[in-house]
Amino acid sequence: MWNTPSEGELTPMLSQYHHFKRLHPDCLLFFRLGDFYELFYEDAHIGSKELGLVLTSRPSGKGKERIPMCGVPYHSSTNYITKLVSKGYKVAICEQMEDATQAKGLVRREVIRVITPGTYFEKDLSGLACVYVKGKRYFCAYLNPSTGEFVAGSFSQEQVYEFLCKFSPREVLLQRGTHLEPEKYIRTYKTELDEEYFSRGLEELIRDFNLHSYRSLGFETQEELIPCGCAYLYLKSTQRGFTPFVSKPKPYSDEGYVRIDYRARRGLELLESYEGREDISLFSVIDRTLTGMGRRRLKFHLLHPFRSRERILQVQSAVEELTEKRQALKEIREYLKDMPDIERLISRISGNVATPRDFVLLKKALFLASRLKEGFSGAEFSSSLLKSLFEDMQDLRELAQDIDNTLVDDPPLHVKEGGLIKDGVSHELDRLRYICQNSESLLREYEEKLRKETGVQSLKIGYNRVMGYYIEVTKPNLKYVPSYFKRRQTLSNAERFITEELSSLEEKILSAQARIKDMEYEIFASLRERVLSKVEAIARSAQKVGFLDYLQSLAYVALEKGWKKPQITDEKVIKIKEGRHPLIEAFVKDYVPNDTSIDERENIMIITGPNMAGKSSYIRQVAVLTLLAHMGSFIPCQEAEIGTVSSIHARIGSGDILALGVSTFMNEMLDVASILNSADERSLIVLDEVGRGTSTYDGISLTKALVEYIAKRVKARTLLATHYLEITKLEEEINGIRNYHMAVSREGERVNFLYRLKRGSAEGSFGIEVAKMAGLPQELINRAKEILSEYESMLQLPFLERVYAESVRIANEKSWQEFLDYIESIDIANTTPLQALLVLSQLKERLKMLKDASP
Ligand SMILES: Nc1ncnc2c1ncn2[C@@H]1O[C@H](COP(=O)(O)OP(=O)(O)OP(=O)(O)O)[C@@H](O)[C@H]1O
Repeated sequence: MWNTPSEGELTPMLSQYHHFKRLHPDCLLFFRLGDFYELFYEDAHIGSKELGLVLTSRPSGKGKERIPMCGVPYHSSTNYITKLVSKGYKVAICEQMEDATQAKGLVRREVIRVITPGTYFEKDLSGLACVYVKGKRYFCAYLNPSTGEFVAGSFSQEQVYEFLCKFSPREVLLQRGTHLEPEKYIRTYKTELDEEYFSRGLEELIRDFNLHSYRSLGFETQEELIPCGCAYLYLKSTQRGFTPFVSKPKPYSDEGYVRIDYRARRGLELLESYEGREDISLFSVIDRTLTGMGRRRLKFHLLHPFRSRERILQVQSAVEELTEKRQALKEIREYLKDMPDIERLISRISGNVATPRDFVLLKKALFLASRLKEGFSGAEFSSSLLKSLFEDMQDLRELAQDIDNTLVDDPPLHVKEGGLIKDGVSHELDRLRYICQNSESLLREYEEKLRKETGVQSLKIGYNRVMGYYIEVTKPNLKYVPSYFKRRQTLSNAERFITEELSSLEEKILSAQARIKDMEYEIFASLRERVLSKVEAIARSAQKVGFLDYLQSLAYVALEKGWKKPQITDEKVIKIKEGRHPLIEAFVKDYVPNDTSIDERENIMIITGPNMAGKSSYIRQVAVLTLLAHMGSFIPCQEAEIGTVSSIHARIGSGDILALGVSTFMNEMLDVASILNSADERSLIVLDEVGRGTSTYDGISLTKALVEYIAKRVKARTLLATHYLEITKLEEEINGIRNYHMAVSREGERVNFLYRLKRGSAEGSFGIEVAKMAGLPQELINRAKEILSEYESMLQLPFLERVYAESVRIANEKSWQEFLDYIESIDIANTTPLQALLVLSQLKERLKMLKDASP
């Protein structure tokens, strides 16, 4: 940290710098100096390191030390700011508030905006969330300033992580001291705020949105509004006056959606790969959207697939119809291809950062949307969803026409540059423009008049910024100059004059130019107001366009890849013929398709097989295809019947990478515990090699107990990939469990992977053979084989039998104890004869079950 030098020692400019830096200690202060934003002291070191800028220095005062500084040009500052903010820094923009040439003394400066990762709405970095903790409840809001989305709810700690992972905000606001670590799961930055900030936020939210009661917004408690207020105030105070468009906060509900737990999001690589690459993700494989709105919608439904069969079928039939009506699909794509991102434009316009070109883009978008509506409203769609989408699109042609009538087609980038308003919009503006355009001929006329009057043919009228307009006469002709010419400047071979007539002409021309700029700005501002008054209707249209883009993207990808429509049922089944994993298939030559058969009677698949045999690819495939089917999408298979699920949980090995600070095994157990707590009978669970983080026998015992627990208590559809062949014994012990393995063939010492799923358990794990294929030294491989055969003969089998016998004994003991407790709890005095008979028959039934289970 740098020390603040005493005021007296600093130059006035640096003392002004310190003033602003004190107000924004957690920000990098971009201090405007002429055409540059300069960074000083420690900020300069950070700027130089992060942006590769050259570090220089300047004196801090008379005879004082030099201080480090570096700068970025004002005109290209956006890229630098984006880079810093993406890395989690906050940037305060300290602007010059007056023209340096006009300023008396030190130029007046002000911080006009603070840009933070969550509030940088021009770049869609995914917005900000705020968590307010009270007791055991977590009240959490998410606000996206790029799109205006604003939702909130009340959660448990587990759910709050899920909420945060779903929205992936780039910044999370917390009460000071709150222990929450979303950065372990998503790329985000935390900002801690005082309690007082939260209460102030709530007041501002209630006032600005004119909220009468939290109930009117559909919330159940006032606390749910507290994080909304805080997020809103944070956005507002960083933007200094111009808050981007934010809709009223709505209660977050995942009621209509399948719950995708945050481990599944990572483990199934929905939005990015384990390594954080967005281009290797399920999203990248299925994304055929053409607009920003559609892209966001697709991401949303990857994390929020539809829950109810009716809704899935509604979406699916719209997708199917688009795959059948290829001409309509082609035309819709033509419209969408050129569609600007309406949601982003609205947010720029409300945030007052929109340029005139943004308005021209909005015009284009509104015209396109109304043509889309016009073109397809009457079309013969049988899908009710498609019909209603086109019907509900707003016709905002009038507003588009208004923009078209007002702004030129190719306006300048900045409002202040002028030249953005069309002729004919205002008489006064046209008149002033006429004066300006004719100024040249008025001046030439006057010049000609003076030449005639003086007889000096070389007399000319010129202009410079210091003097304005002047008359220049060469020295030999000075004798012809009339007395009313006023001398202003003497040059080596000529003199310059002005006249009253020239001054008044100048006044007219210059004031017309200034007035034109003012008037253009006024007209532009009033257009902005007219657009803002329609902002909600525009946002509604944007939503419909986004959803249409979502549907066409699913249809397009289905046609492109030859995917098939899955049958959707409410039975607890997942039956897939020749299913393929859409992401792995894109990277693997000759992907081998596999079948899946899960139903109420056989709901647990245990998949064994050597390393690299394709176990985890297979279980992920089943989860991904189930998820896609719930989005209303077609899926890569020959045919499929997918029974609706309530949630998808996936525990896939590499999920640990981000979760630092907790041991791999502990982390795995925490994940399993939370899956068991939140899954239900309608869930789909996929588990990859659980228990591998501890000793083999602990791992086997835990995995076995886990499968038993799922089979008896949770009853969810489950796929478990494991190396522990011992687990496969469960098939004989518990109903509903079926063993499968990924087949391999052996040629001498070599193992060939067939990637084919077969019934029954694998023959062995071939770990050593795989290690050999990976290039481990032969000597090491030979030694490993020796050790393995020692273990196999001496230890493993007897031990395993002991493990089983012990686990069965414990389970039996527990059941007998429960049985005895039950008998003891019978209150004979208060039991009617009829009840006694019932109790007796229950006792007999239990006794029979216990006997059957005993070894
Ligand atoms: N169905 C398939 N068709 C073709 N190649 C496949 C198939 N499934 C998997 N593979 C290939 O095999 C590789 C290993 O697959 P996967 O990671 O699923 O194996 P695994 O059995 O889970 O291995 P480990 O036990 O070591 O984790 C994949 O990266 C992919 O290249």
